Amino acid sequence: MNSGSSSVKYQLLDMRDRSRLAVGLVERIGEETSLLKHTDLTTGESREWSGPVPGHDAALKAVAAELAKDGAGLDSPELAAIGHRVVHGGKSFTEPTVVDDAVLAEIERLIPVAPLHNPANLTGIRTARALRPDLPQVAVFDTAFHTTMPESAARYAIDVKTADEHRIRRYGFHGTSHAHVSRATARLLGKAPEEVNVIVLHLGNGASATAVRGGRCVDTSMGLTPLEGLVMGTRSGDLDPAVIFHLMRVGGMSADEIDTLLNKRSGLIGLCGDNDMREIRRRIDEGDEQAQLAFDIYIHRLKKYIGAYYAVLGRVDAIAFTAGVGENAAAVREAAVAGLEELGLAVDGELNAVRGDRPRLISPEGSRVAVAVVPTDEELEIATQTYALVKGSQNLT
Ligand SMILES: Nc1ncnc2c1ncn2[C@@H]1O[C@H](COP(=O)(O)OP(=O)(O)O)[C@@H](O)[C@H]1O
Ligand SMILES: CC(=O)OP(=O)(O)O
Ligand SMILES: [Mg+2]
Repeated sequence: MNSGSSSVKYQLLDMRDRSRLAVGLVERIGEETSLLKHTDLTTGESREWSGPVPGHDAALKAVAAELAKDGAGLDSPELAAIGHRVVHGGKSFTEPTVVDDAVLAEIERLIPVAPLHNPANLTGIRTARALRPDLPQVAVFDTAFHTTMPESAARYAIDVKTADEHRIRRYGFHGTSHAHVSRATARLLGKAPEEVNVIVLHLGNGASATAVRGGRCVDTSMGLTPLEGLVMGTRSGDLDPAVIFHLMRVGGMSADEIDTLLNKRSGLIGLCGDNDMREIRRRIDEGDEQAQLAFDIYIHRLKKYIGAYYAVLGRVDAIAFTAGVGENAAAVREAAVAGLEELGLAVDGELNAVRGDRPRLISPEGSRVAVAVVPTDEELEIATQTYALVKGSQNLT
């Protein structure tokens, strides 16, 4: 289960061969009309449904009902465990963890540093637990992959005592995706993860960049919360922290109002009124200047992080684009590396235009740095980590 701020993505997997039995998505949770898409991969049958899904509890129950129609409901005796994405694990969780009341309480304590995500993750776990109290529910944390960052990257340059007292540091997010994609990129190059340095650009609605050296994260763009770093669908990413004091003192805004402004009304939607890259590209094709400027700001920030992580890593073997924008928006990939030939970076127009759901290279043959499109699979990564944790206790093969 991958509960996002306004969506739930899910997969049912047979972990003996990691095959997918069912996949689906509930989108626009909490809006007037939500959309559910479910595919039973054993028969190829797909179903779509739209109507109100007021919260993540209702979403999870709708997912359970769809699975039941396939004869694979949550009551199935073959179900071994449910793995859940949890965005913020703070300092407490560095490994996948079987959920009990104390774990839930800790995830709840972390809500202030992941206000869009941890509440949804908690509701998902609680609902699944109520439906199947006998099953292990496993929390897999977005933050876990980033715990290998050195202190020089993880610490902010603020008073150490204050930082420690309030546990203020860079945690980083999208970790299951960065882990999956950095390994898949090494495989695409025919190398072991230990042998390669990769910059992973996870560009979805939320977006983050990671510098991965030999399979371990050494820096990432998101920080204490998923607000820092790249320009996102609705989040500002980096800005001068003094903007916040200015808006409080001069703009008369409250902390909560600024929180909402920066998390929900900034980024692409704040800049041009749209957060969907498809719509922004359509508007640019029609000559819309506001959409063009939003796109340019998005690309400028992305390029800065590519340069920064190039410097952090010293040697870069590959840059991997992933998630909704990274996997689909050829224009973003082309613009992000344009002009970086001196760094060994280039994109081949024809290869970049190819669509597909397999990892693929888009750099010209013989490039010093491979540029790749590597589809992410957070659900498979969550299932793999969940399976590794529970199989010993359940005598599974
Ligand atoms: N064909 C496409 N072309 C360009 N952008 C796309 C395309 N499909 C999806 N996207 C972008 O991907 C975003 C969703 O990415 P996704 O990784 O699913 O995000 P999240 O997990 O944060 O909801 C959309 O908001 C849209 O901007
Ligand atoms: C952590 C985060 O930003 O997640 P998402 O991209 O799903 O919003
Ligand atoms: Mg996502």
